[in-house]
Amino acid sequence: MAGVAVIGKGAITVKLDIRIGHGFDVHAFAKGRKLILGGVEVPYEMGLAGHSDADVLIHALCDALLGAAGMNDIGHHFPDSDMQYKDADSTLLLVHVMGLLREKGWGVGNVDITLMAQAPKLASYIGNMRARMAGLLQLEQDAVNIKATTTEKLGFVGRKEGIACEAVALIAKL
Ligand SMILES: Nc1ccn([C@@H]2O[C@H](COP(=O)(O)O)[C@@H](O)[C@H]2O)c(=O)n1
Ligand SMILES: C[C@@]1(CO)OP(=O)(O)OP(=O)(O)OC[C@H]1O
Repeated sequence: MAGVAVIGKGAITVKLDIRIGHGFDVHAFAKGRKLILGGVEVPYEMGLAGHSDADVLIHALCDALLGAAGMNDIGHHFPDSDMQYKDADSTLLLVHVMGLLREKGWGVGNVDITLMAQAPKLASYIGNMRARMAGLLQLEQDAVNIKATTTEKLGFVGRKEGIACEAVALIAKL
């Protein structure tokens, strides 16, 4: 992608080989479902509703990666009308997204992810999520940051109706 750098009074065109992307996803809690976050099963009285396994962390991450590469979003690549993705393991969707980026010559620099959940307490599972995501992204664990926050009992997250997740990703041409 071409960009413009201003040096002194003139402007020169430079080639920008890094991009950022942002992803956001929400899934509602549902009884009788497993709670899967970042490819890790978290014990809780409810899971998340969705066409796939509803791994809200991976969905936000996929959207950040696709967004950085200018490649639409997760629903474009894996439509929720396609039975192929019914109860799909979202780690497989992430592997597919990584392949799409690689085909275009992109590698991932780092990702930073924030889970918004009033419950359950996630701190003790975040290390496993980081390890799982780092493995799939082929990154060191310090390049895969995952945080959790409540929303101080405010809004749908605060009422424990579901979990939201935001992710940002930096990608660079290999
Ligand atoms: N579902 C969650 C939410 C938060 N945490 C941890 O608690 C800390 C404080 O949360 P606040 O919402 O009060 O900022 C937060 O930094 C997380 O470490 C958690 O484990 N699980
Ligand atoms: C992941 C997909 C797969 O069909 O389904 P959902 O689990 O419903 O998740 P969503 O975040 O709504 O993204 C849409 C779909 O790509």
